[in-house]
Amino acid sequence: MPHFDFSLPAPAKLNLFLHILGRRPDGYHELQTLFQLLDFGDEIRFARSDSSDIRLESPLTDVPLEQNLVYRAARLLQEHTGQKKPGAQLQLVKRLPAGGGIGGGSSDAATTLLGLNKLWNLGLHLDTLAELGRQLGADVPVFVRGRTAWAEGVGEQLQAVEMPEDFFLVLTPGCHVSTQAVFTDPRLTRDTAPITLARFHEGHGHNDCQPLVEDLYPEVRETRLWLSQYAPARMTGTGASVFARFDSEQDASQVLARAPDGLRGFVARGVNVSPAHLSLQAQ
Ligand SMILES: C[C@@](CO)(OP(=O)(O)O)[C@H](O)COP(=O)(O)OP(=O)(O)OC[C@H]1O[C@@H](n2ccc(N)nc2=O)[C@H](O)[C@@H]1O
Ligand SMILES: Nc1ncnc2c1ncn2[C@@H]1O[C@H](COP(=O)(O)OP(=O)(O)O)[C@@H](O)[C@H]1O
Repeated sequence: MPHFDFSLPAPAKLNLFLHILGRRPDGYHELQTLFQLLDFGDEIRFARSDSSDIRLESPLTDVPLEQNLVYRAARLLQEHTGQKKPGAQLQLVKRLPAGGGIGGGSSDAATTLLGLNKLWNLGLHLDTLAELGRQLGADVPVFVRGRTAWAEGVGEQLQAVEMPEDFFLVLTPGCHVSTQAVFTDPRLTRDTAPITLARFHEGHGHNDCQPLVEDLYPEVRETRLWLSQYAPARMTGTGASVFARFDSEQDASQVLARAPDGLRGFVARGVNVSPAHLSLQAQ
């Protein structure tokens, strides 16, 4: 058991709404979304290494090392630093379902960039880390910047937004939704008109991916309809998770306790500042 120098959270996110405005020539989609950060997620432990290797202990046995976003983020940062190539020993503690639309892999990548920036004393600016993160995935920059945010472009144009720090119940049915498959499906709605933040606060907004994903995976619809008995429920990202907002942790936990067998779920508080950033500031 290696000794770790420090550990950092890799929080989940919800897309409180997700509108697809159009498709760019490179195949990526212009979108509008509100990324709500949560105070629950994975954790990454960091230790210095004498060799230049990146060693990763991960419970994701079906994700090869070279494809793990923690490893890819570490290698990208190592390449960015140029000549001197320090290594690291990393351990991923996984709590978020992979491919659940709650950004687990993307958040792991962002926390790796933030943590190695500290471990290696690189002093890189968040702008640089966010740009590196963008190369790993459209969702990575919001976790690097660490603020609940309104997002446009492919998700990289971010504007921090203060939201009430309510509780959310997140339920994940046992199906794996491929983000790429959703975005390449001809049935996806891609022409939603842009809205303003003010309109969102008035209650407007939906998830354009939800009808398609619910047709492809009936268990997503069943899960959302079950949760809708208790509070307005919506799918996050490209699925498969669905969520609802509650006034108290107790209300959310009581609904979770009644969830049908086979559903994974957790209750978390929506937060305006990422637990990863709070932890970095406190260290
Ligand atoms: C749409 C969102 C909303 O949060 O879905 P979730 O992944 O969270 O479910 C994300 O922005 C996804 O971000 P991320 O999962 O990092 O996407 P990437 O790895 O960059 O891209 C996966 C695939 O999704 C498509 N893609 C992704 C983002 C985007 N704005 N347009 C796209 O068309 C691309 O076809 C790409 O091949
Ligand atoms: N550290 C990681 N955690 C989760 N998934 C990872 C990781 N590294 C690579 N992946 C791959 O990325 C895919 C998407 O993961 P994730 O970001 O959790 O989903 P989503 O974008 O739907 O929230 C997974 O199916 C998995 O194959």
